[in-house]
Amino acid sequence: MNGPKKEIPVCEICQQSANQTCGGCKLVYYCSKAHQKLGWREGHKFKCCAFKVQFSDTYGRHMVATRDIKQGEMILKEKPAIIGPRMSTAPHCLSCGKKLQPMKIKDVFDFYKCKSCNWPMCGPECEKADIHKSECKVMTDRNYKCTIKYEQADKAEAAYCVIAPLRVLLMRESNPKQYENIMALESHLEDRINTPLYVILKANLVTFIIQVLGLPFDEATILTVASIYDTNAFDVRCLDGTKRLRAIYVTASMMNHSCKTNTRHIYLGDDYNLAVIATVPISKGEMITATYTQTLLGTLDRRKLLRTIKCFDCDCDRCKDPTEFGTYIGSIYCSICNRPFSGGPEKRPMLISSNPLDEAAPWKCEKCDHFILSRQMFWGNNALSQELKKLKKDEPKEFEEFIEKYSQALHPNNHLVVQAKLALLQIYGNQKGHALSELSDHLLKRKIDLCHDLLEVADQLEPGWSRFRGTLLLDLQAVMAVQTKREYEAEKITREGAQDQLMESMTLLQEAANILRVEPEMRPTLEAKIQALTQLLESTE
Ligand SMILES: C[S@@+](CC[C@H](N)C(=O)[O-])C[C@H]1O[C@@H](n2cnc3c(N)ncnc32)[C@H](O)[C@@H]1O
Repeated sequence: MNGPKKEIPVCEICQQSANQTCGGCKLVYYCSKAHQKLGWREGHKFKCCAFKVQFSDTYGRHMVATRDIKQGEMILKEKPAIIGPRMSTAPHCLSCGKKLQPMKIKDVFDFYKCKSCNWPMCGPECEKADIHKSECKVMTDRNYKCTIKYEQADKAEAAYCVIAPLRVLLMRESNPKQYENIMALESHLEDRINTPLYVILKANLVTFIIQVLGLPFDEATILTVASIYDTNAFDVRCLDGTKRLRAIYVTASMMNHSCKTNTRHIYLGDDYNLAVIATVPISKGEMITATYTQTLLGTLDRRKLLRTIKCFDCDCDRCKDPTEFGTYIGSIYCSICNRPFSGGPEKRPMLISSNPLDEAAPWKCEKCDHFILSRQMFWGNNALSQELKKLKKDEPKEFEEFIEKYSQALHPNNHLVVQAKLALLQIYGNQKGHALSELSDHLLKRKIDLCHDLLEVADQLEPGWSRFRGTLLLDLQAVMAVQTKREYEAEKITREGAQDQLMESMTLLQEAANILRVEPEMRPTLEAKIQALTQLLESTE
């Protein structure tokens, strides 16, 4: 199987291979009981388990820090209680989760199929994996054969909606304790039951479990499981984009949402262990949060998404602030005040929501009496999002033109402009034909400006050691180093000047490495980048 490998744990005390974890935090390993006791006495008792779960009427159960937590500290590491494909997805292997490619079988393209239940899989090894055994058996016992076949690339198959709930239901027999843990999570079934999706699930999933498979579950239990999955599942992806799954982590499910979160999470190894890492220092008593939505959306879109997918109305500090911490990421310029306006973009009055916690509230100018209805904001956002989606991902000109075209309406931090800038960063310096060495001096500068613009947004909305900041710093140091090299070779700067600039790149790279090295897959890239920059520095000595 490709992809990240299992971590090899070592004992905290002797650094030899270890297979016992601390029973409290499950974060540190020991080779023996004796070393576990020693570790406890030597100070682990002060570091163990940084959180507890509390309850409040407003937030339900939520995680709170029991001591001060340092930036970058791993707060929790947890195995998935259940992992499965997304509800509707292009075919992915039911065992390893990898996206499947068709192959030519007797002159037709189709996927490899499990010989017993006919679900698309990677091959014989995945077909026999433990994770697929029980579901395969119940389907085979009832002579059920999956009917998915290759028709066109990336065709989403709704049939996948049965797999994750079936896996949970089968745990009632195979792992009753874990089944109870999952069933104790919040479901919000009452909010979802009449939605179009659940009407379909009632017809498909419930029929499949009760009638096709003949399993002894009632409709309410089956739909509750589906709803628990929707409320609590994490979207699991691997870095190279070949795997995409949804998993429930029982303890991590206790993290409530914030639109300016204080953690990030990563997935470790083939087992998809979840690690939650503090992106900023967290004080004792503070809520430990995750973000359930994209931070780079405006309040109108974020709150709508949270209501739809997680059934609650967010009232965090960011949602309450009509300027979203001064970023104006959801705002547009006032069309009355800005006709024509002589000041720079930062001085132009903006339209901001008159009550961000009410999606129907009008959007008013910060300066004049002009206002527009919130549905006009929704329509505008929607129309421009559609336009942005249609742009070719390898055509920087299209994104540059989009930014230019709407520069009179959209603030440079507006989320649509931010999306366009992110797309440009993916192209400049990364895509074929746009490698850093191939970029003109002008485009190198453009890339540097884009990094700075987005770092400013990151500082406000994903502060601290977020992945967003880490990858932006990685991009920025690389482009700055190439620019310095060019300037030095063209004798535009002195040796000392070049060294100062390269040291600045090194500082950025070291911060990026501090943020990203927790991800095992990033380590070789980071080491290679540090080595390359060190060599460049030495070559200017
Ligand atoms: C993954 S669960 C988190 C644990 C949950 N609070 C519980 O008691 O089981 C997600 C649910 O928690 C609640 N929740 C999470 N973040 C919230 C927030 N910032 N404000 C209000 N409710 C929130 C919502 O009901 C949401 O659907």
